[in-house]
Amino acid sequence: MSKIMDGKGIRVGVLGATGTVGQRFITLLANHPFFIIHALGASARSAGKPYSKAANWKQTTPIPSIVRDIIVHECKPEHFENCTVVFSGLDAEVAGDIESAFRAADLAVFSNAKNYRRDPSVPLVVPLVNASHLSMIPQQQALHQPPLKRGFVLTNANCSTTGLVIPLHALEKSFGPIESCIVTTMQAISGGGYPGVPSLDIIDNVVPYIGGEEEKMEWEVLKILGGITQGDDGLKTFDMHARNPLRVSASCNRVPVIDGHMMTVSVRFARRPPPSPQHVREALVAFTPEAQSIGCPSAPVHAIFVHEDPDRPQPRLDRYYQDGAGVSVGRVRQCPVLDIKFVVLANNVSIGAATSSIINAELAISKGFVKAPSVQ
Ligand SMILES: NC(=O)C1=CN([C@@H]2O[C@H](COP(=O)(O)OP(=O)(O)OC[C@H]3O[C@@H](n4cnc5c(N)ncnc54)[C@H](OP(=O)(O)O)[C@@H]3O)[C@@H](O)[C@H]2O)C=CC1
Ligand SMILES: N[C@@H](CC(=O)OP(=O)(O)O)C(=O)O
Repeated sequence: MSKIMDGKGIRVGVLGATGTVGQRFITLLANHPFFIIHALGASARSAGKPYSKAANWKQTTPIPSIVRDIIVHECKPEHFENCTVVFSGLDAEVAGDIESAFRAADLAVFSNAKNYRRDPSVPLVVPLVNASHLSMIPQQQALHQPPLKRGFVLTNANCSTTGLVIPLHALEKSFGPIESCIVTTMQAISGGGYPGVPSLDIIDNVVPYIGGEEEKMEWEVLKILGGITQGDDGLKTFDMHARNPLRVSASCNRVPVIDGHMMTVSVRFARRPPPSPQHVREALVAFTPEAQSIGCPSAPVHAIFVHEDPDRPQPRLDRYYQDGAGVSVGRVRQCPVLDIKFVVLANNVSIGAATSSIINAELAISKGFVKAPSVQ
């Protein structure tokens, strides 16, 4: 990483730069120690306009001066040819074809969209959990026709999945496999992008349905918490937690909160006897992800904060813990049906989206899958 800090930096593009996640990317990348924002992409509606005119800016900090006058392009690789990396906050309706075109143009694509999460050669990485899955990148590059030298797609997870798997992984590290998990979410409006759910549907209300969300959570957790196995033919596959079968049941609800997905979680461990609530608290506090120990600059200093007050975490008070990069847990207690239950809060736009992608790119640099111009 020191070579990057020696001055050259890595030129990056942002696809879907005008959207909710795209704006968070811009805010986080504007002062990043490795990355230099070089090109911005969005739809034909935005193309040709300076970023400050194309984006309906909704962040609490002003538009960074370095992007104000950048002309937004359509998301075609020829407009990004001097970039090494693109971060994608594209609408899933269009992300599939666009991200695959950028990969074919030999760019490293870090995506928030759901399109490639189930692809058997694409790592689905929550950077505080399964950084080891980046090892699938060379196989993805080799299987591509024609084989790629630098290009790949790496996705991060659904924002609710992300908040859930961080404490689940911390618990599995300390206490072995989790056998079953029941989770009920209270998801913020910003999860649906801008303008999102109409105000008349969400103010003074709770909507007990988010299309496709429960299936995504139940499936993504298995890929993320599973390992990678290598067959006799040398090919690697994601094992979907198959060695230690895990059942997940998710119920997803939209609530009138702007940012921050909260969820109540109950778990049963495979090993008996299960840990006590106090042991669980201690394991969550002590959890140190690889991204933190190897010094990824966007990784939270503390991944999980455990509240002792019985009425925390709360979205309004806790969603910016570690600038939105850490998660907050509270109300750790015995569950009379499973073993342990607790509450989690994760910032859906930060660790649930843009922050995860950026830490994933930092991990890819540290593992040699993305090279700075000075070492290419
Ligand atoms: N919001 C969240 O909390 C999370 C979102 N995600 C995922 O991240 C992605 C972005 O979400 P979000 O920012 O909320 O969505 P938004 O609707 O706010 O933004 C969508 C972006 O996609 C661009 N876009 C739309 N159509 C096209 C097109 N035809 N060609 C090129 N660009 C296009 C838009 O550009 P324009 O302004 O020109 O229309 C805009 O920049 C989605 O896939 C979403 O599922 C994942 C985790 C969390
Ligand atoms: N569906 C999530 C956000 C999202 O975009 O998820 P995904 O990237 O899995 O489609 C929410 O509404 O809160």
